[in-house]
Amino acid sequence: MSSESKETNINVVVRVRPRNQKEIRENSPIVISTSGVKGKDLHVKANPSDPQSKTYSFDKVFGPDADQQMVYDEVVAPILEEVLMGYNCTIFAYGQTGTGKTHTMEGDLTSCAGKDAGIIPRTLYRLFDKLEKEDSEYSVRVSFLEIYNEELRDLLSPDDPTVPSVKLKIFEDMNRRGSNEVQGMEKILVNSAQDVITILQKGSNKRQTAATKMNEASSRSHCIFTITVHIKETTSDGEDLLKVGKLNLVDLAGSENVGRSGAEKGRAKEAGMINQSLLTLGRVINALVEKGLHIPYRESKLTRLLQDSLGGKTKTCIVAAVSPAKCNLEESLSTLDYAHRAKNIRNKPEVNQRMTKKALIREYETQIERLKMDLQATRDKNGVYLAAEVVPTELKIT
Ligand SMILES: Nc1ncnc2c1ncn2[C@@H]1O[C@H](COP(=O)(O)OP(=O)(O)OP(=O)(O)O)[C@@H](O)[C@H]1O
Repeated sequence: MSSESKETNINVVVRVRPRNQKEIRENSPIVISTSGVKGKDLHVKANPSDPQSKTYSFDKVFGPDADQQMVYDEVVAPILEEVLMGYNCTIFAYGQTGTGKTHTMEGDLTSCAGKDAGIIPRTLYRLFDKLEKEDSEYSVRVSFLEIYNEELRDLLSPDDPTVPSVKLKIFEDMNRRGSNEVQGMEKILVNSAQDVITILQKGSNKRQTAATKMNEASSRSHCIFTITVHIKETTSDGEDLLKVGKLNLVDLAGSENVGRSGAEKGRAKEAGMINQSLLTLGRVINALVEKGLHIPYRESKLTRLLQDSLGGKTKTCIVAAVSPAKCNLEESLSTLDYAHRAKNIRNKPEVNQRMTKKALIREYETQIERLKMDLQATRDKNGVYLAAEVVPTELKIT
């Protein structure tokens, strides 16, 4: 049962944060202003004294006084409704380091709806609230993935050194052409928003710890938090069907590593830290906007994983974060240009086909087969590994 699919432009919103302490201390003047707390226009001046300003228009623009609740209500609440109708949706946070991507996506993770709670905790809170009010069976699964140096890392995998770590691989989702999945990644079944918050905090700490160990800022990695919802529906002839909706919340690496031309620049280049995923994301956006014949999705992990969000069947929104201060003007202009170009990408959102229970079981069986093959491969590589509880007593060495 596939709904009509209509082409729509992807949604692009901009959030301007307040000046931070450093910018205030350095007396860096405000050169980016908005028309009120929320609007559609953003005004940029090269110098605060200039009588002329350049105006950029977006689907929505939030000024420094916009709070987390407003961003959620205006941007995310309608997207959550789409997820519950059975769409796949993606929200990207894009921008220079320190402009508020993580603040917008995660914010304060200690409570679901506190003043500083960001998109992820608020979405979970609202999601469970809605599901509990609906009188239908449902399940919610979450995954949390990091891409660093083109390596995938599962931020929710158990930290048990006795369990061999599974190499994550990307494979094509057989149920949805042009959509890719990660093999071997934890998809944790969760029962409440608080459940997820606890899991998220662990994942977020894992990211921090690794970043400190490697002496790298988390600003060089991309994080994808995915919520998958299954809701049971019963047709008039009594058949049970499952409606599936998915929401990807993506906190991208700091955009300062890649220049307006899409080339690697500055520190990143000197350190040989090619952020392949960020570079490719820019190229994919350019190719889509220019309606190129070849879209280079396969050239990075990020674009492979989110292929369907860029020119595909997913509903996509980009939140571009910028600083209002003159000292960051060059980077802010680069972000605004990027976001402006991305406005021209057209997706063809399509509701996921309802699944019969039989089809879901078949999918799980395929997954089990794949996992068995993985386990076999690990055994072949590392020697025979048997968990204590499956070793028959007569084989136990005493
Ligand atoms: N709209 C805002 N209002 C108040 N404080 C903000 C806002 N946006 C960001 N901040 C604060 O600015 C600081 C930097 O923000 P944040 O860590 O979210 O940046 P980032 O873009 O994720 O950076 P990175 O790329 O390094 O991860 C944080 O202390 C955050 O709380």
